[in-house]
Amino acid sequence: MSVHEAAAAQRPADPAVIVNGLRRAYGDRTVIQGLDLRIERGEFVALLGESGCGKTTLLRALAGLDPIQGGRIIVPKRPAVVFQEHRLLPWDSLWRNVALGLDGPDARARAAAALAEVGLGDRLDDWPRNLSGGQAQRVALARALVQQPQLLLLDEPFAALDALTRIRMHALVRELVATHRPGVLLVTHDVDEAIALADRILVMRGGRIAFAHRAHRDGLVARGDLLAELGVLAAHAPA
Ligand SMILES: Nc1ncnc2c1ncn2[C@@H]1O[C@H](COP(=O)(O)OP(=O)(O)OP(=O)(O)O)[C@@H](O)[C@H]1O
Repeated sequence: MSVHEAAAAQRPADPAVIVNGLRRAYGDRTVIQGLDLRIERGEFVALLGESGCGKTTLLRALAGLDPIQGGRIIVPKRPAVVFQEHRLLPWDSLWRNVALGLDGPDARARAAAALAEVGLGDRLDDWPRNLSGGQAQRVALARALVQQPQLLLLDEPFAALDALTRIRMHALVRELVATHRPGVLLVTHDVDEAIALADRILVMRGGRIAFAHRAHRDGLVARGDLLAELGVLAAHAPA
């Protein structure tokens, strides 16, 4: 048993999501078939796979945004989602965007605390149009975390950001996840992002999870395995 497996075995079971035998089809075209997945609270899972393999389809099903055609998805609480585009409402101030869906007299205070956590505590009454791409994604993260989700779904939230901003966002997300301890599923095309952030990296193929890798912090072994698994190494190998 590896060190990682031993740690996993000792961890009390506290699932953020359990998926059994999931099937998702668009009309007669089946995209996900017989998919099983379990993510614990506090666990950061990245999902890779070639374009069109069904990553976003899976994420949307987990979020409850789309119907499923078979199997079960068990979530203790409604998941929160951050998409590639921030999806802020342009006519609402930043705190109102974050407080969307919160009830009660403390909604502004809770939104303010969430914005402070992402480094925008001084911008409560500002507007989405005044934000950079990275700042807008920070607000989107605050809006997700203010719901205190047990499962946080991230659909390529950093893909449109420049490299430096992306690295800063990685650090922020790692910190937020360590504090709030939701289970996280990050859909990404970026192998290095997956290695930098995830405890466990999954590769999706043929409508299910084809390969799971527990991340090593040294990165090198995981990177080679992952690239081979994604077919990139074979494609680039000399003839
Ligand atoms: N609303 C839809 N109606 C019909 N087919 C769809 C719909 N959404 C996605 N698909 C199809 O389902 C398959 C999986 O799409 P999905 O967007 O989940 O892939 P992905 O792995 O997230 O791709 P990418 O990495 O390019 O974002 C694709 O073949 C796509 O064409």
